Amino acid sequence: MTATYQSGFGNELATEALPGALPAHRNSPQNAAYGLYAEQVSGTAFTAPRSHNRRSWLYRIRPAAMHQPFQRRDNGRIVADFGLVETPPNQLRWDPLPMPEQPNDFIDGWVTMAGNGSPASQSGCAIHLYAANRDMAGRYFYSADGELLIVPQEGRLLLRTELGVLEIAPQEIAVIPRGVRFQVLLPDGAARGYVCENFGALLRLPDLGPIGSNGLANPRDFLTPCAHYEDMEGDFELVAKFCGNLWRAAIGHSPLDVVAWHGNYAPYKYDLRHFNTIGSISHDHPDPSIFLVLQSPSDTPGVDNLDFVIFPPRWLVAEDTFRPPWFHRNVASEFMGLIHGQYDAKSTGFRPGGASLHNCMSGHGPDAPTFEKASASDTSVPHKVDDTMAFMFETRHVIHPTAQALASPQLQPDYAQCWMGMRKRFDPVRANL
Ligand SMILES: O=C(O)Cc1cc(O)ccc1O
Ligand SMILES: [Fe+2]
Repeated sequence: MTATYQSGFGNELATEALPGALPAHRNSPQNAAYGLYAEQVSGTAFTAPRSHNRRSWLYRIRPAAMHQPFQRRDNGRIVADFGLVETPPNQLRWDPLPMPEQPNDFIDGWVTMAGNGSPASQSGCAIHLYAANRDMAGRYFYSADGELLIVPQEGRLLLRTELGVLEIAPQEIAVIPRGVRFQVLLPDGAARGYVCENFGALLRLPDLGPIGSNGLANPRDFLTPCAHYEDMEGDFELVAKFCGNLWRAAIGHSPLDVVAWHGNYAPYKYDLRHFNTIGSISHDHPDPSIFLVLQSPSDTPGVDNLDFVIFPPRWLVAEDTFRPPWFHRNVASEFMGLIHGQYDAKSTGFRPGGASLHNCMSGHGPDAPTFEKASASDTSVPHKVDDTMAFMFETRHVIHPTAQALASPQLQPDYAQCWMGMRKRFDPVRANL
């Protein structure tokens, strides 16, 4: 199955898998073409400002309402409530999740690591890891709780959604809107990565301010699938994540039966390697907001519910500058992951597929060897940070690790020791100017 795409971010798109399936100049004709059902799915309030208003019209074989009642099923390792255990101010780091020993599909494979807020408050996010080794078979899923920002670290994902098919590989991301039903196949047999479930305002491209009209993630590099449908009957299962819990319903057909759609509420993918990285060409390491890919704004201007930030390959040229990330404490909280290579603030221990958490005001920064190296390096010559891709989910709210994340065998007990070897450099008689 080859995925075909249309480009642009948040565009009004129109796509049909059969000619004439989209009604012209109207949304709900008395009878839609080919005997299809017309159905609207809205992702923002009806009265949201036009610039932020998101909805799509779907023309489908059967309406989304057509399934048996939902019944509760176990949540596996998905956690709904955050802050049930005390949140330590410690710097935390985890090794990668091992691949499952039992057959696990994409949904079985979620492990909630941390989060804040709730779907009910329409604010906050849940951060899950996934490790899967089996296709979702006869099973479809959606989250009513938030849009899903999927960040693969190992193995491709074939995301078969109501609105079309997306394929993503490590160093690409996808966003599946709240409510959109999908199924995940694993072309490489196994897959591992990160999912951030955003309970707040939909992710959008940030304003660019003085950067100008181009830069960072450019809109045309975002890809949304063309319509693709399957007309299939059988004993299938629809799994919903609703108010933090998993529910299952029997469904007698594939819900991936949308023959045509138009609108601006749709899944999309983005290749992080297309990011136009901007940095200092004089002195000083900039704030990481310069690496912002997508943001979920809150009601307070400039204070985001969720930022998705990446640390891609880049040239470091700043002179007389400590070039790696500096030591810092932030009001925002930071959950980081590593997709590929090595992160420039950590010499060891932060592994691809691993994760770290630095909460509000917890001190962190380069580890001791990185500090020593960067303090002695020749900054009159450029240096390329290459072959790397780290990212950060940064939020205004404290990120509460779940009980299972704190008890996880992957938690590194000695992480904070990476700063304990910092030697005392202070010498009151040598200014070193
Ligand atoms: O490594 C981190 O902690 C992320 C980070 C990177 C950076 O360049 C500046 C600040 C920051 O929080
Ligand atoms: Fe940080």
